[in-house]
Amino acid sequence: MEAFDYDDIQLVPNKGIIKSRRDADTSIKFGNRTFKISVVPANMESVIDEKLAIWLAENGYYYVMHRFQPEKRIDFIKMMHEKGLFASISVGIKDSEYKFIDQLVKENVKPEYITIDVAHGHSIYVIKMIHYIKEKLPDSFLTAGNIATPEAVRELENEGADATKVGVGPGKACITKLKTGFGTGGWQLAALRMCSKVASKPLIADGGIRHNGDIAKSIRFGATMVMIGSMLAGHEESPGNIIKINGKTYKQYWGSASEVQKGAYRNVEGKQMLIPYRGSIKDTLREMQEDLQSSISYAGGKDLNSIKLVDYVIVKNTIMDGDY
Ligand SMILES: NC(=O)C1=CN([C@@H]2O[C@H](COP(=O)(O)OP(=O)(O)OC[C@H]3O[C@@H](n4cnc5c(N)ncnc54)[C@H](OP(=O)(O)O)[C@@H]3O)[C@@H](O)[C@H]2O)C=CC1
Ligand SMILES: Nc1nc2c(ncn2[C@@H]2O[C@H](COP(=O)(O)O)[C@@H](O)[C@H]2O)c(=O)[nH]1
Repeated sequence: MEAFDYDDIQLVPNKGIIKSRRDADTSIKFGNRTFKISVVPANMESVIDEKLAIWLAENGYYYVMHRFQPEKRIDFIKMMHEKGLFASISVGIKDSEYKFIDQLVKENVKPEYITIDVAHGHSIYVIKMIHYIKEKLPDSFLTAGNIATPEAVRELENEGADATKVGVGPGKACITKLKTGFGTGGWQLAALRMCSKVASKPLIADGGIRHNGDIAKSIRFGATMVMIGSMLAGHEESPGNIIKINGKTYKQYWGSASEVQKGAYRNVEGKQMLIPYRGSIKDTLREMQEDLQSSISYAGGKDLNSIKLVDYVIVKNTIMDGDY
């Protein structure tokens, strides 16, 4: 098996066919909806809150609300529906989550998208939850994760997941690879490639995106959606306060398995860090879309499909020489 990551790869340009990058179509269908760009902010409490979820849904972006205020989820779904917006929530796999699904059914509150969000998604308990959700809420589009192997993709798809999310340990706030020795940290792109070879349903690449070009690389290696945490944190709209240190401005970014998130130092696999303040997320998302339009142009096509067909070379980290 060949191990490589985002910085080890360059995509090879093809003859361009569009007059302007504005003519490149970055839209992507995921579930029954079409979104502006194949990027979704991570379902982390330091990345998304209700206000940002509303803005994203109103403006044609896919979003996944985090699951760390579980008692607010029903009202969140109702609120989104009252505004005529789609509802996209996360669930875990503990016993209380089965009661939550029952409550949704009882109150006839049906989210359009559900993401099962646990660290080790290739698990009999995730499969049990897939079965339960598909039985109780068959019309909700169900993503299951996170996973790292083709075996996991095949199994979760066969058990009923409508999409799977790939990435165990490549995140910026992640310490899983250090604490457990496991994961796709350092070879996330190769793991995505392996998973995409067997996937018959959409894949979300999750974690490890450090440059806008990594979005195109994820698409080349099989992603339909790309989940991004650290690069979409630190914005005006991001949860948390602005922090000033020595005249510089930051916001906090913390892992969902960090002590900060858990409120206790138990099974900690994440850390907290400061992210330089970046202004509005609207500008960052616009730039991601513009860069993806350029990628489509270099791919020699008009839409995201063209990126999937390009050649690539493995350059083993040399593309970053002089860039740091
Ligand atoms: N993408 C990634 O690489 C990672 C992401 N995360 C994120 O952190 C958050 C918390 O995740 P998670 O700890 O799964 O959520 P939960 O605390 O909800 O744990 C999930 C359930 O699975 C059990 N479990 C069994 N084995 C494992 C294992 N190896 N790792 C984790 N749980 C296990 C847990 O029990 P018990 O606690 O008793 O073991 C618990 O009942 C999520 O948002 C997740 O996405 C966390 C780590 C890695
Ligand atoms: N191992 C851990 N992974 C985590 C934790 N919190 C979130 N995550 C994962 O990271 C991505 C975001 O990655 P980034 O490189 O874009 O910052 C996120 O979607 C989760 O899958 C954690 O505490 N530990």
